Amino acid sequence: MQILFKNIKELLQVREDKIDFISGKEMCVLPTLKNAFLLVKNGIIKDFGTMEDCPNIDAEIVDATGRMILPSWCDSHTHLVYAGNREGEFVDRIKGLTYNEIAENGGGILNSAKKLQATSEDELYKQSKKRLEEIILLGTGAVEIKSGYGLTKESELKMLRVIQHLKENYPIEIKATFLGAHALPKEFENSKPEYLELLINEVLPIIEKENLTDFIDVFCEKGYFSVNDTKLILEAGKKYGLQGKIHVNQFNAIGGIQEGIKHNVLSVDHLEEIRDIDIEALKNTQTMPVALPSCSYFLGIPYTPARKMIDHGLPLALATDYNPGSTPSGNMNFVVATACIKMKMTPEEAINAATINGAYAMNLQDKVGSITRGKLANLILTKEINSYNYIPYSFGNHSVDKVYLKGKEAKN
Ligand SMILES: N=CN[C@@H](CCC(=O)O)C(=O)O
Ligand SMILES: [Zn+2]
Repeated sequence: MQILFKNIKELLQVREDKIDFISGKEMCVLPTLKNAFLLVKNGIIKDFGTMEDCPNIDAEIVDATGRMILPSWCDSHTHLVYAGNREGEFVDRIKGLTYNEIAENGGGILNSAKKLQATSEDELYKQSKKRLEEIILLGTGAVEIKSGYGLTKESELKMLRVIQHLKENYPIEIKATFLGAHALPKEFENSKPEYLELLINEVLPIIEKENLTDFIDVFCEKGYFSVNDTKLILEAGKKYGLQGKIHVNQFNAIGGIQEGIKHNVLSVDHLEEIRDIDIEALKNTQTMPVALPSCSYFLGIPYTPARKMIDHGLPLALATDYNPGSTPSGNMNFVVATACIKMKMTPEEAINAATINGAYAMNLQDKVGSITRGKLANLILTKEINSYNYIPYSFGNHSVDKVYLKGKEAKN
């Protein structure tokens, strides 16, 4: 099965060679080809070039006149498997309570855990697949999904099995992350070590046996899990071959970044509160910093200082953080726009951060994130637009016309 996209106004994120990620000044370059063709065979990018070299072959033809093609978004941080919603807390925040005050009053992550524990695996799958289908149509072609609203052995495994079923049933690339250390359940209020033991000695062995997880995560934050707890979780993950991707520096900078780097974590995510020593620590590492601007938008907390980080030579990835508490949105188009508008990233930087660097933050850089021969044909075909700057410019809207996963058009 071959598809030939012809007359593409501009083909974005064209990389002849596979690369891992890009950093600093390199991020403001977005390689493109104008008036291009793109050939897809059996779901894989076979060839591309300018229209002068367009092959004359037997293939399904898509005329992309006036429109652009880019690799689909790579969303490396979500919690999109959850039960119910938390719009009540949303109203409480409007009336003046903070995210942390709500959590202290029994809301927050524990509220979502209560709902999820009372929801069957089938029902959880039904609620979650709707969100997955929604983000696919918004242009996401690779996504990471975390557990962390179960907080008991049974419910954490229930979440991970739901993620497993989504992986089996949808053509989008999915990576699963075990986030048992997301919040301390009430029953363990005075016995945190026992909860960590449960995660490490009882849940992790089953996860390994059933091959349910790709990464391990922990919410390293005051009132949640300390730097030392983070160390224990990352060490335990390593024993099971799981690399870390951690929540750090959302509300307080307590040294989680440095601990993560010691354990060679794949990504450090959030980073709304970041000190100069944290930026220094991230230099020349293989750890991807990940910003979640929709979370800052929704909670009214500071944005990750992307400009400063990139100007210091760091790489950066952008992701949604799709979850019921801090970010009830999985729209990567909004993330890219907000990164430009609020974090002063250029459109080139934001698109790089939401494609190739996002792919790296899921260890998927060999499969997605750029227009490269041999990668999956996970693509966004835009509406008619004048320039790619229009993609972040038209915030709150989106420029996605069609989405292709493994070369097949994704439909409602
Ligand atoms: N900060 C920790 N976890 C989620 C929010 C969890 C929730 O409020 O349900 C986040 O990444 O923002
Ligand atoms: Zn998160």
